[in-house]
Amino acid sequence: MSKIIVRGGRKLSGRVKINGAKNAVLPIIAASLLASSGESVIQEAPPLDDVLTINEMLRSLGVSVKYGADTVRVNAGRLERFEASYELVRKMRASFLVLGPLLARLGRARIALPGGCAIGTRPIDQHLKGFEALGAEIELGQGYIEARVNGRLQGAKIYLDVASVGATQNIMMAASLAEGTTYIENAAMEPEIVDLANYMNAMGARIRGAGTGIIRIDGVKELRGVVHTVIPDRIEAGTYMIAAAITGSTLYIEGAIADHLRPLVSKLREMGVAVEEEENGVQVSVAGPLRAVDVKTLPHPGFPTDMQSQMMALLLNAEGTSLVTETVFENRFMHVEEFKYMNAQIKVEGRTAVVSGGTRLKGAKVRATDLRAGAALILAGLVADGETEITGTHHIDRGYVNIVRNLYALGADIRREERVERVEAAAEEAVPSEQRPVFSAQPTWA
Ligand SMILES: CC(=O)N[C@H]1[C@@H](OP(=O)(O)OP(=O)(O)OC[C@H]2O[C@@H](n3ccc(=O)[nH]c3=O)[C@H](O)[C@@H]2O)O[C@H](CO)[C@@H](O)[C@@H]1O
Ligand SMILES: C=C(OP(=O)(O)O)C(=O)O
Repeated sequence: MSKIIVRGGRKLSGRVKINGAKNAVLPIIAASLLASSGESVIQEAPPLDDVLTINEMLRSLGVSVKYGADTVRVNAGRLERFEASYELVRKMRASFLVLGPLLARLGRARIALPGGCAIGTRPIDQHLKGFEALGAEIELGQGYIEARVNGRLQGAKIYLDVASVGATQNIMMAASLAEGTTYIENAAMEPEIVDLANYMNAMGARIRGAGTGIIRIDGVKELRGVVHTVIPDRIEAGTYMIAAAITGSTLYIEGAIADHLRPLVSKLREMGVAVEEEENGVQVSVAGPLRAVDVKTLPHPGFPTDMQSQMMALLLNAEGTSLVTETVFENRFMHVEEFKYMNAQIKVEGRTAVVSGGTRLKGAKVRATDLRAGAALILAGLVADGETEITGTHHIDRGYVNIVRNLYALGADIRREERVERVEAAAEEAVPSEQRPVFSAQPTWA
């Protein structure tokens, strides 16, 4: 079984370079389906399992996708297939983001219903409401969603009941080739939405207001392939910022954009963590004891739900009691039970976790129940007494490139044990070996 093994107590030092953002690159690769001519070249596409999955999804639609050296090259000129299989949608919800582009390009899309996942039910009603407003007919049956339109989609005003990131992206992509103007009201405002809009505008789309609550999309007849560099991953950056804070170390997080990390930076400062913003990154250091703070997750620019579990790991090491309220996903406290195996004092009351800081964490056998929960357990392991063994590492591989190797290079006592099959899977993708995690029972670097 794959596992990550951490022994707590080491200080970290040095710098770590942040990869392109998972949550930006996935919609951007999906949007490359919109290009009826030219090659789309997407740079800073990190070698994550999710990137491999979306590439596979595009290939299954008959599109040419080449991937190597952090660059995805897509040629979607001959896109003909409109059906995406359950196998791929099941692996990753972001696969559902091909629906908008397929509908816009082919007037038809058939996609397996994305299943529920650990952090909540994650409905897709807002995506469907948007497609229907644009003139698509939607049919649900046998676990699939089929969307069709006769002729072109028609611009419309769409008010989202929740500021959904995925629905904003899916509707933006569908509307880019519609006839007329679309407004998305109560749109999500995450930096990844802005990156997608910048990419699509370079392709020839006419999108204004991305990053605000109202996005206007003037439909165009066609889009073409362009070169684009994906923004740095604010969640990966935030995770390493917390690695510095939790171990009381000084780390330079290269490529982190402080403006994308405002809520985290401000909470860290409230806790007594020094965050220096520099031109090409941030430096994080700690001078004294950490203070408890309350945190409530919200859509951007609120505190990101994708940082909630890592922040909870940090608050377990602060003096006093903190309240952590999760408002975005209804089931995103699965890490609490795992933290409890590590001697954490946490009580969940509805959507709020009451976190009592200051109790020493103890190493234990724990399980990553989702991607960020996995990252949070690694962080807790960095300061726990003794050894923490984390299974469920496939979740972590969805979103972190070389997290074990990076932390080891920064001074952590951490290693990974993994079965050999994954090496073969990685080799098939032709990702340069130095960009993949090292898989061996006895890592050469640890
Ligand atoms: C690949 C990607 O970018 N994933 C991110 C994206 O997920 P994702 O795009 O799936 O998240 P959404 O913003 O859509 O979800 C936010 C909330 O809206 C609800 N909802 C969503 C759609 C819908 O049609 N109806 C509905 O009720 C969801 O159940 C959830 O409670 O944004 C989340 C919120 O920042 C992040 O945690 C994920 O990391
Ligand atoms: C929840 C996450 O991703 P996804 O939407 O891909 O499940 C995440 O990145 O923390």
